[in-house]
Amino acid sequence: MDNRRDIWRQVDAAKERLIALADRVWGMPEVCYTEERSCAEHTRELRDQGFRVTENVANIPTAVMGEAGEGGPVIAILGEYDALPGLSQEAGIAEHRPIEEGGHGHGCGHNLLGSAAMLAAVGLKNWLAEQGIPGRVRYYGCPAEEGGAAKAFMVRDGAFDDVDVAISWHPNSFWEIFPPVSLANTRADFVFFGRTSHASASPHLGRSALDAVELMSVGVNYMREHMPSDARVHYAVLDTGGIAPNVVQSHARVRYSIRAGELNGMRELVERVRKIAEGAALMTETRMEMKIISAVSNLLGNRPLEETLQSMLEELGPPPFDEADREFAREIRATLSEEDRAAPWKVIGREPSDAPLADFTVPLDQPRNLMIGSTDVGDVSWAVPTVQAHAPSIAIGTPLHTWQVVAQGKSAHAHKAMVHVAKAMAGTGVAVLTDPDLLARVKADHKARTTKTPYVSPIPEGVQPPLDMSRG
Ligand SMILES: Nc1ccc(C(=O)N[C@@H](CCC(=O)O)C(=O)O)cc1
Repeated sequence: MDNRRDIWRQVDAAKERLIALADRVWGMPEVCYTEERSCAEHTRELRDQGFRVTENVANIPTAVMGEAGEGGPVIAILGEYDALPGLSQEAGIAEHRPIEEGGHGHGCGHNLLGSAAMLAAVGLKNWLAEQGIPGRVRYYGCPAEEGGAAKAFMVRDGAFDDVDVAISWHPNSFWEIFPPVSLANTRADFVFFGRTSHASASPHLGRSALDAVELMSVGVNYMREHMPSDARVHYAVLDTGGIAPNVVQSHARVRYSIRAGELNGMRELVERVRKIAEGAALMTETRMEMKIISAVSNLLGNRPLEETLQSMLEELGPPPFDEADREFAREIRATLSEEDRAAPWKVIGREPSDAPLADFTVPLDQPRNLMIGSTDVGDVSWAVPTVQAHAPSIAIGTPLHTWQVVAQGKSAHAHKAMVHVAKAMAGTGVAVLTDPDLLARVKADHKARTTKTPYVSPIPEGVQPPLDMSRG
């Protein structure tokens, strides 16, 4: 029995519908927790494909789960479908042309992420049915990756309690394992309350909440020198207190993102930022309220799973791009800076080439100079053994969160990357389902990493999914 060829055939057999799903979701970009239409599309597809569907996972209206198969180990394939604000862009062209000024766009490729994950799940479901062996596959449609930490809330709610292995991927420049390194991240709002007054006639009676936001920023900037070098702190002012300079601002709100290499370091940093906010309130005689919006953990690796996924990547090789794909990718690259084009090569420590699309497989133990963000897959990786791939749905060097990602989101090369990575994910699922020894090693690896530091949710008790976070 050649398991790999069988599962890859199943993925190919299902690809057209899932490519169509990716394109539909591209056309309805919805940001954190507002993904009603995208989630409805995923839910309908799960039903049409014959999955048993659970909606409203963890009381999140835009989270969905579909399961197939009976008994055996449970393989979870994680998908996403949230878009980003301000990145509206037409598809298939290499110039910046928004469809809707200020509109949303799939600037992180999650239209592909979700559909490829479901394609892998469909392939596994049909493979299980064909083989008639025990085993279950689940597709998790996870909203709000871009700051909403939906997976961390889903983990807290027990959605992954009986899962054996979780598999996912993310669009990127190269064909490789997603290096299991990311920053723990807490998003918190600091709201200041002051007192309005005539800023000229009675300034002494006013207490400015906006001043407090500014002083907090100064304090945080002084803290920067004295925090670990991998930590990150950034902010967005959500409420400046009004548009009139002659009215002392009685209210102001700033949202901070506070990141560190692991949870304890992050918690310490959150505490320090809170003290700075209190200091700013003290200085300005305003009142401060702190509200945690969401939080995610850093990623945990799993060596046996990474080796298994890597063997799939190597056997498949990079996606079968053709000259037309490369031509469009070259046009996109012409809109990028030299530095952008070189960036992914810097990460893997190699000399930049002119290749417009990935044409090799990055070795598993490639030394990397990582530039690190955060992801809510981190929490899943603490709860259950998790592995992710990077697949090249974008021209080499395309930075994420740009119009260039949106422009490539329905292209032939993106579709090829999507189908290819679905094969790698589904193949990894088959390996786990058919090799009890592998599953035992995967579990032992996870246990070894979590015994000394067991998982504690980074979300403080009582904090609920910030379903209204996109409404400002
Ligand atoms: N493969 C990727 C995974 C996540 C991201 C990303 O941009 N994540 C957001 C989400 C942050 C979060 O979940 O806390 C970030 O880092 O700001 C980018 C590439």
